[in-house]
Amino acid sequence: MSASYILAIDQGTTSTRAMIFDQKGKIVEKSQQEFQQIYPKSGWVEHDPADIWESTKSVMSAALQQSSLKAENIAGIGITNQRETTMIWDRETGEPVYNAIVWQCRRTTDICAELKDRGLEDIFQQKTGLLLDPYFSGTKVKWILDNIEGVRERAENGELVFGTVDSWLIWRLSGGKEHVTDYTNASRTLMYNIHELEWDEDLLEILDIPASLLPEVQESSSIFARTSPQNFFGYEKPIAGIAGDQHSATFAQACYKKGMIKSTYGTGAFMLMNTGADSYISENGLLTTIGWGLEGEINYCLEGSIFNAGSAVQWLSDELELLSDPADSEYFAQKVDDTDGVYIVPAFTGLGAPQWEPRARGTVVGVSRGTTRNHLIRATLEAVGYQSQDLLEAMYDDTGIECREIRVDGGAASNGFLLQFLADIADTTVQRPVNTETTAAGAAYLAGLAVNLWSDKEEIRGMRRVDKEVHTGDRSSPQGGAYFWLEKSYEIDPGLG
Ligand SMILES: Nc1ncnc2c1ncn2[C@@H]1O[C@H](COP(=O)(O)OP(=O)(O)O)[C@@H](O)[C@H]1O
Ligand SMILES: O=P(O)(O)OC[C@H](O)CO
Repeated sequence: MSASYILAIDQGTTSTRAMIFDQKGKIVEKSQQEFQQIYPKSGWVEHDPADIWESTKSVMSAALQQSSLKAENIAGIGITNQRETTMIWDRETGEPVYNAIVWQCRRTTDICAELKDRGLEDIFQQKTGLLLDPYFSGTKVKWILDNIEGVRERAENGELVFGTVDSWLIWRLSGGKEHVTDYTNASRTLMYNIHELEWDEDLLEILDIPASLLPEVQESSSIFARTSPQNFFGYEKPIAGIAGDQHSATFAQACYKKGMIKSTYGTGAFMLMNTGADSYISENGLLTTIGWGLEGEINYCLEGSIFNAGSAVQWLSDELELLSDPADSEYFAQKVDDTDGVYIVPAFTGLGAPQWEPRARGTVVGVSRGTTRNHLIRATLEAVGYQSQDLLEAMYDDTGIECREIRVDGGAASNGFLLQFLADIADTTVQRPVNTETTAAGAAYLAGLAVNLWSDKEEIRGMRRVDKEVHTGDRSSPQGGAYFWLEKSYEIDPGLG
């Protein structure tokens, strides 16, 4: 068997996955492992960098073992990752100086407020396309330098390096040889000038971050490193595709033309519109980000980031115990004709786009004596739709481009009610692909292009298959035999234990 497969690593917020893609773009094997979430204080979120690396090794090994393939059959490796999550480690030993500070972590709210009070948001937005929110890496790096003993001194001596999760994994896979990232991940750090394509000295000075910490930045589809044989089953294989998870999904959804939109509904929801060579600076709370860098060209996107989407359905199930499985929300939401005036804003960890209010918290309004579980479930799903509609309106206002179609993916995109509600309020077509593992697919495609497994974007576009298309005004009907048993199980077990 020749080396004609791509191994994609999808290092997400709650789990790490490895998938092996064949030359037709089909997933032939996958493995997934969850890892520990660390919440040291209210609003703080961390990961152990060792967990990130160990879970990556374990899923790579499991995926290869379960398939009939060996590492020698792998033509290239693609990595896609939770973005913004920040790590600093020793350049020689690889020892992290602190846990990874996760994108959701709100600990730098005061640093951001202080920078805003000094009138600095505009310069950050103009240069990086981002806003002063704890979400992004820059203030997290500053926090580590300012708060962990001895770290600033070591950083100034050039002993330490900073990286997002992709850099950490490349560093580990290459046996500590390469300290590198790609345009998409760099564009989420608050330190990278997305127009000049370089780390920005003015911003580094404002944040008081030494430039020696920063990785080299490359095109998303290019050879970043070779694996060291000790860390990749005895082989030196090219790590050839890197992109942040939302950028990767946009690439896999073949949103290659200006105006095309994809929206991923997982824990949060992330909507990206391709804006081609134009880097619109939003007046409506959207982010400007690099979609990918390919063949010498930069493709920009406008992004709306919603911090809580599928997690709100998870909340109904885990905390309120109104559902035993988030998937059942589709059925119960349709048992009522509307929410009877109930609205939910699931701002559990503040609000992202377009409001950017880190101190906001969730609300439920309009509850009456007649409000039932079904109204609350429906209002939660509708909230995801309303948040998406806010982003579409902001995108229209910034670009003048009307949305004709939204390409959706992510766990909650399997919810037919949600897709129909979105199609109705946004007055647009909603399309879901057969392969909803779009984040991993994007990284696989970027790597495959770099090692000449595929020739160009046209070939990638041809591999995408549509599973479901929903139009404004369509009516899905979930009632039927299959749902009788669902209803019964909730009657028998109202405690949903
Ligand atoms: N059928 C469904 N309806 C609504 N929400 C769902 C459904 N299936 C999964 N979810 C939600 O989607 C999220 C999981 O999706 P996933 O794409 O795996 O997320 P992530 O990659 O962010 O961990 C969970 O928050 C879950 O509540
Ligand atoms: O790991 P996910 O799928 O929750 O995605 C996280 C995003 O990249 C955060 O910006």
